[in-house]
Amino acid sequence: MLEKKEAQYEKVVLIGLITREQPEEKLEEYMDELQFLAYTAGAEVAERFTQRMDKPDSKFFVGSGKLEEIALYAEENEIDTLIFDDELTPSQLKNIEKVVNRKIIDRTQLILDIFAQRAQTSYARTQVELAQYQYLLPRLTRMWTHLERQRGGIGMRGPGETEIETDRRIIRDRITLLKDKLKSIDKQMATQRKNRGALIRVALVGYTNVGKSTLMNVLSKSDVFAEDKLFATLDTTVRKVVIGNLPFLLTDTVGFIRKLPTQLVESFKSTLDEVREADLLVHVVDISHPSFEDHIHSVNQILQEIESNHKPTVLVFNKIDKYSYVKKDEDDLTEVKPENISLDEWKKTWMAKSEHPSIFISATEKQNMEELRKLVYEEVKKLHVKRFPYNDFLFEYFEEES
Ligand SMILES: Nc1nc2c(ncn2[C@@H]2O[C@H](COP(=O)(O)OP(=O)(O)OP(=O)(O)O)[C@@H](O)[C@H]2O)c(=O)[nH]1
Ligand SMILES: [Mg+2]
Repeated sequence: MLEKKEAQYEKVVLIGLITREQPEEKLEEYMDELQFLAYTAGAEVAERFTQRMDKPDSKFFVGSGKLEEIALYAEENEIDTLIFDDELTPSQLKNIEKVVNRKIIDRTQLILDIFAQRAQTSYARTQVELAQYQYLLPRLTRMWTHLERQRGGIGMRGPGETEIETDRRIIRDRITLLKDKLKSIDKQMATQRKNRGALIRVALVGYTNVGKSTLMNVLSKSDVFAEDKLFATLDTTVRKVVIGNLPFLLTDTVGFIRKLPTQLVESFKSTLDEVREADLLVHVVDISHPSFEDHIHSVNQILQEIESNHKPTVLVFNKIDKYSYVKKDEDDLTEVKPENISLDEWKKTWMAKSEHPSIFISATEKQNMEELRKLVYEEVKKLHVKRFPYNDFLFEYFEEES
């Protein structure tokens, strides 16, 4: 399942729906993100197709006329793959495949595929493989009932069906095996975490591609893989960092994303354990992204899912160097967009409305890094004092040379 893709780019089209819950601007954003995901996976997007509908068509996801249009386009432009923005049901998948003779994938599969390409350690590979099989299993099952229905009651123990049944058994066995393997690695990792001793643990969390690894590198002066693609980091990296005279552990974690496949949340449990067991969260935000507030919301939602939303947190607004402010004319009465708000205004609003201390920085341009160090130092110190009340630590802050 974990085949690496060749460097050659696949030609793809993206397909999404404008619905009541997903108005046009929202879809635009999702499609931008889907395009970035596709690019990360090694695809080139030739065209986007969107359609306004009350809800996804149960048979084809889009209307049958739209699908014909897409099929024709795919034919004429030698498109390899159709990528749907939402998860397709097994029967939609089957029906679409009958009309369009192309590879059909959905957002979940795309994310799983990127994870598969990026997984480095046997741990990450095991997690991804498990998630992939879990995604596949119900699809095989439905295909099986579908065949069963098609053949009718009598004489239905045909070879095709037995094959699928065997496949299902093999996949189930494989899932059990992978789960066992993960359990034993989880145990090992829990022991490792315990052996790290009593140091305060700080975890970098945030939406994908916001600059967590870059910040990790700057703070720990180490060399963690950072790249302008999604999910550059799959394995957690832990470094011991000393600010002033105060040592603590800093963890870089996998980035979060909207519509994160549930299979992945489950199988990345241990990666997320790092977050769950952290004493302090450094929530990194890419302020140059137009939907950064949505990103904050999605991250908070996932934090809530793993019961980590009440931890002490520092909000770090990164990439201020890239932030572009578009001043509106005074007589311009159109709706205010995020880009019409100046950085200073953002600072004021976020510092006033957030329950957490927040700071605005640029990790690549090293702007405000000293303030960030101080802020993290103060927060770690608070936790340290709580944990070691009798420790006569010399809490003098020493400016670091950089
Ligand atoms: N302009 C600008 N770019 C930045 C800054 N910080 C990080 N980047 C860039 O943003 C991209 C993503 O950075 P990463 O550090 O890989 O982001 P990440 O949050 O670790 O991403 P994932 O591991 O994929 O979740 C890279 O191209 C970085 O060079 C910044 O302060 N300003
Ligand atoms: Mg990273």
